[in-house]
Amino acid sequence: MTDEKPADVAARAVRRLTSAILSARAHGAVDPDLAAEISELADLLDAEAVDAVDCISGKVGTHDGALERSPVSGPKNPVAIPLRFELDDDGNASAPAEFPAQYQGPAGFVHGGVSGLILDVAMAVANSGSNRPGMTAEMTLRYLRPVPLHREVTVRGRHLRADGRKMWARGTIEVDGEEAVVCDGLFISKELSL
Ligand SMILES: CCCCCCCC(=O)SCCNC(=O)CCNC(=O)[C@H](O)C(C)(C)COP(=O)(O)OP(=O)(O)OC[C@H]1O[C@@H](n2cnc3c(N)ncnc32)[C@H](O)[C@@H]1OP(=O)(O)O
Repeated sequence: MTDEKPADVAARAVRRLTSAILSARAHGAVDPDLAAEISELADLLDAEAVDAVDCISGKVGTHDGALERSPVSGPKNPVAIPLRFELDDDGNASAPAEFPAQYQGPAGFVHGGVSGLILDVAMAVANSGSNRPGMTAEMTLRYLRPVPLHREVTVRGRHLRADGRKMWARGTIEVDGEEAVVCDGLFISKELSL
């Protein structure tokens, strides 16, 4: 018996399904009966869905619940890996990560845009851990080595400094202890409305 919510169990299953579809494609084809069953399940859930705008959780423009629903760290979000960030005493964020096939760019390696997404969140987590949440205004990415799929790597985020509403942070993805992707980010604190 687990305390996991049905929606979280479903999100985890959808992640596995995504990987399995890619794997089936790579090694032959998806069984037509299975494909029909998957479509029927999607129809069933879709029939229960509310308006997209009702899916927004938390106060619009704030960071309420951001980690839970994030496309990187959110257990509630089927497209998330999901990464589990830990914060050290200085507010630095880190998480082990192993990327499945759905994040592939060049064959066998993580897509560069995905690395950017991951590092945006790693830096945001570190900013929040330093009580300085903000919106991403600018990111500069340096790709030093490709990040392999299916292998454990380390994602880090570090809040560097703040000046008024501006915050600077750095995010890295490390492969075998060496920096593979380095991102410098500028964040601005601001509440927004739709
Ligand atoms: C915990 C998990 C959290 C998950 C969140 C992950 C992070 C995200 O995904 S955020 C989403 C992506 N980002 C966005 O959508 C942001 C869109 N942009 C905006 O909303 C606005 O442009 C925003 C908020 C960045 C700045 O707007 P605004 O408050 O009007 O800024 P403004 O008053 O003009 O400028 C403030 C200062 O920042 C500087 N600045 C603003 N934008 C930039 C920029 N892109 N680059 C460099 N400097 C900038 C200005 O020059 C100004 O500097 P100074 O005070 O020295 O003159």
